Formats: sequence, structure tokens, C-alpha cells
Amino acid sequence: MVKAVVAGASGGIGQPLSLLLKSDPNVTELALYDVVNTPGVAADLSHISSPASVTGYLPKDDGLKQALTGADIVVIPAGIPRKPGMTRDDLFKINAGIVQGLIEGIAQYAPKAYILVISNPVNSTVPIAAEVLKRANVFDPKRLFGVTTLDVVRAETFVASLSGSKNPSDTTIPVIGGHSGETIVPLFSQAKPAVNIPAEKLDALVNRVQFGGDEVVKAKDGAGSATLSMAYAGYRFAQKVIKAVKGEKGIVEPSYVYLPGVPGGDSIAKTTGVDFFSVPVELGPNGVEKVIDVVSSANDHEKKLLEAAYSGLKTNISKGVEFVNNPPQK
Ligand SMILES: NC(=O)C1=CN([C@@H]2O[C@H](COP(=O)(O)OP(=O)(O)OC[C@H]3O[C@@H](n4cnc5c(N)ncnc54)[C@H](O)[C@@H]3O)[C@@H](O)[C@H]2O)C=CC1
Ligand SMILES: O=C([O-])CC(=O)C(=O)O
Repeated sequence: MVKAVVAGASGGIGQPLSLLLKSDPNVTELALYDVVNTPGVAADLSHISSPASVTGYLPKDDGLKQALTGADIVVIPAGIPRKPGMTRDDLFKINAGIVQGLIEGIAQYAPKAYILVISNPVNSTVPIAAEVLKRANVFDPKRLFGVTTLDVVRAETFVASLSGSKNPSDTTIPVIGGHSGETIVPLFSQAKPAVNIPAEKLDALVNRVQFGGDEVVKAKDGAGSATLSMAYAGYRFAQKVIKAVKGEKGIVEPSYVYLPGVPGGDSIAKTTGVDFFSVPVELGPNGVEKVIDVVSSANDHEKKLLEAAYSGLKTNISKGVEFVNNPPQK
């Protein structure tokens, strides 16, 4: 029995992500929460002949409580997306409060759920989530994940366009750091199987992974950011968490986690100087089983990229922590 909740379920990511979760045979209950339109989205999905029962909730009538009670996994794509000319950090002002409110609900009604944060800026919204959970005395770092899978998916896709691989996802590429611009660091030297990237193409490839989100924002021309590829990526990560919870072994995927709280994280936190960082995570029935240190084996070029990532991350992380502990005056 697995109850999945999508918070922000009526949005550009929320709807296709809910569709994918509804089609997952392991999900037995799917609760959709949003400030608008969830009754309609739920009614629509409920006609699909897969096992999950589907319910939709709005804030009225204790909707958040109803949606979250009994949840095993909560995926959060709630909040505004970018328009051309904006950075992810520009979303902080609105999305910080949205994520804080939803996590307060989770702390109260589903404190043991696995929490997957998609809302941007992920580099800051995950530290916000951690602080809220800490204050409620229910923080389990092994169950809090910033979803950076889209960066991995992009790296796989863009590498395949160079290597000619027929199935891009057959190549495993660790993408680490954070989820914005220079904080995103693909480690092509650690791809499995190994990939041969011509030296003159490497910088452009790294840049495309780091700024893949901007490519979509520009193409959508004011109509938002990546939604369909994000729904695919969010579901890919959620599905892995669900499979691990059900006992499947050896599942690894990068995610942005609180390093000091997860097995193997301390030494990476020392190397990087940051507490929140995306690294390959081995998943198990309790969430993060261990994190895998790919940082110390990065090559010299990647180490330079990492240095740039650390400084951006420090600023983003402290902004999130401050938001909860020293709230802005209203
Ligand atoms: N982690 C990642 O790799 C990615 C993250 N994103 C982020 O995901 C977020 C959502 O993007 P889209 O789905 O395109 O936006 P959207 O605007 O289409 O949908 C957002 C949904 O959140 C809902 N919402 C707003 N406040 C809420 C609240 N308090 N509780 C519940 N729901 C609430 C809205 O009603 C809307 O339905 C954005 O912040 C975006 O930047 C987008 C792509 C990739
Ligand atoms: O670029 C954005 O704003 C949305 C996002 O996080 C991505 O597509 O990676």
C-alpha cells in the first residue's frame, strides 16, 4: 500500500506528474492538493483503470490535512515558474512561503513521509524544508530530497546526442552540486559506461546541462519553464523511492540532501564546505541508505567547476535557513 500526494497538482508539472503516478502499479492511493482545480484533475485521472484511488483537495475543509494524512510520499511542485529574464532565485520571494506552508502541514500530518521538493529555487527551498521540520522536531534527513533528476536526465540526453547512443538513459552520469546554473556540475569523467567527449565540445556540453532550464524558458517565451520533462524526471525519482521502500536493492540516483544527516555525508560536507548538496544517493526502505562520494574522484576540470558551485550554494542555503529563522518583516 503506497499513498502518494502531489502538492501543486493542478500545475504544469503537477498534472503530468500526477498522471505518471496514477499509472504506477505500486501506488494504491493518490491525493492531489492545490489551491485551484484539483477536483477536476482528480475526477479526470480517476477514470484511468490503474489501481490507485484518486482524490482531490483544496485548502477549504481542511484539505491539506485530508490530503496528507497517511501519506508515504509527498511530491511538491507547488509555486511559480520562471519567465524569460528571471533567475531561479527570483522565485524565492513567493515560493519560499509556499514551501514553508506545505512543509508545516507535512510536519503535522505526515511527519514520516518521504518529501520530494521540486519547487524552485531548490538550492534554498530544501534548506527551508529542513529548518521547518527541525523546528517541529520531526526532521529525518534520510527522507528529505531536493529533486535534481532533471539535470541528470538532460546530461544523459545531451551526451547521447554526441555519442550516438540509441538509449540515452543507458549511460549513468552523476550530476552533482545544486540546481541552478553554475551550481550544477556534471561529472562526465565518471559516466558509466565511459563516454568520449571531444575536448573542444566539453565546455559547451557542460554549459548546456547547467543552463538547460533556460533553454526551455526561452523557447516557451513567457509561458513558463520545463513541465513535461520535469514530470518525467520527478516521476523517475519518485518511482525509485517507492521501489526502494518496497525492498528493491541497489537503487542509486543523485538528489540534493542534507549531508550531515545522512550516512557517508559528513566527509563530503567537509570536502565541499556546504551542508546541502546533490550527490548520488543509495535508496533503501528508510530513505537514504548512504551517499556515494563522487566529489573526491572528480578530475581537475570538474574540481574547478565545483569550486564555483560551492560559493553559489553557500549563499542560496543561508538564504533559505535565514528565511525560517529570521523571517522577513511583513
Ligand atoms: N526541480 C526542478 O528541476 C524543476 C523545478 N521547477 C519548479 O517547479 C515549480 C512549479 O512549476 P510549474 O508546474 O511549471 O508551475 P505552475 O504555475 O504551472 O504550477 C504550480 C502550481 O502550484 C500551485 N500552488 C501555488 N501555491 C500553492 C500552495 N500554497 N499549495 C499548493 N499548490 C499551490 C498553483 O496553483 C499551480 O497549480 C516552479 O517553482 C518551477 O520553477 C520546474 C522545473 C524543474
Ligand atoms: O529553469 C527553470 O526555471 C525550471 C528548472 O528548474 C529547470 O528546467 O531545470
